[in-house]
Amino acid sequence: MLSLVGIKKTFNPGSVNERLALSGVSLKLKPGEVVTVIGGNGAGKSTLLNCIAGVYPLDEGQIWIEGQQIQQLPEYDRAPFIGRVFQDPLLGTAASMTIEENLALALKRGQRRQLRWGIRAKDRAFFKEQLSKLGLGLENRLTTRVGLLSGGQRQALTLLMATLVPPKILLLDEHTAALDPNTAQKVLHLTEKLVTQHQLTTLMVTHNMSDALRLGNRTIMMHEGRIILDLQGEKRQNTTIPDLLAMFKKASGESLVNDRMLMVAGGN
Ligand SMILES: Nc1ncnc2c1ncn2[C@@H]1O[C@H](COP(=O)(O)OP(=O)(O)OP(=O)(O)O)[C@@H](O)[C@H]1O
Repeated sequence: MLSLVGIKKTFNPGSVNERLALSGVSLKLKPGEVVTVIGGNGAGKSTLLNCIAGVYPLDEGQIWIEGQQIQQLPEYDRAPFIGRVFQDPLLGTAASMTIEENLALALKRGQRRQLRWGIRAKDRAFFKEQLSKLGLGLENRLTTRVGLLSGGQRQALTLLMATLVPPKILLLDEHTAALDPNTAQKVLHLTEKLVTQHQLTTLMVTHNMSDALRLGNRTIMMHEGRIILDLQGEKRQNTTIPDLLAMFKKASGESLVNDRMLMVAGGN
């Protein structure tokens, strides 16, 4: 399904701001595989997702999706088969547009923009049905501007938009990190529901170690632009958070440091 071969990325090469972000990442995901991604600050997690989505060109390596090599495609040409949800609830939706207008845009993902587009009654009925599954009452607010929604409601809507036309790959980049714990759990629950319903091949970056082990069927750990641990199957099932921290230390020679992870340890 998704295959990454020797991906390398350095920002600002040759300058004082040179940053090695990915130093040869290879990874193969089977169809429907849900992989959680953890690692310390600056490990390269977001860059990995950004490179798959086409935000940054690669220095070296290949990206394959369903047998098609895509690393040469610009971001907009990858959009038809990649769904994304970011940490910031403001990024995935257009605040000045209504809920139904946002969903109509999501429904046209990957199609060439037309000068005129309207929302058909059939589409509206489909949006209502999909929104009602979120359990947030948004199905009765189709003409509400998205800017009036809470962060959690916006993130739920973004998830729905990212999966409305099921993508070949779903990329989630700490998509619950900016939400309060209660709302974060609701959005995570919704994520599981949508991923299972559409059997989506998913890469999910999280700072929450317990979510990383609980969700999906595989966990990879990154450090200094490399994958240093790849846990799946029975071994993953028997792994606890202290085990994970010990594995990280053994593989990297360092303790795992991530600002947001410390927040979780502090009881948030
Ligand atoms: N657009 C950019 N320009 C320059 N350097 C960048 C850029 N994006 C990321 N970097 C650098 O690349 C490295 C990897 O960053 P990245 O954001 O991928 O890490 P991360 O694992 O997502 O970290 P965090 O958990 O702190 O968000 C870091 O050294 C970072 O400073």
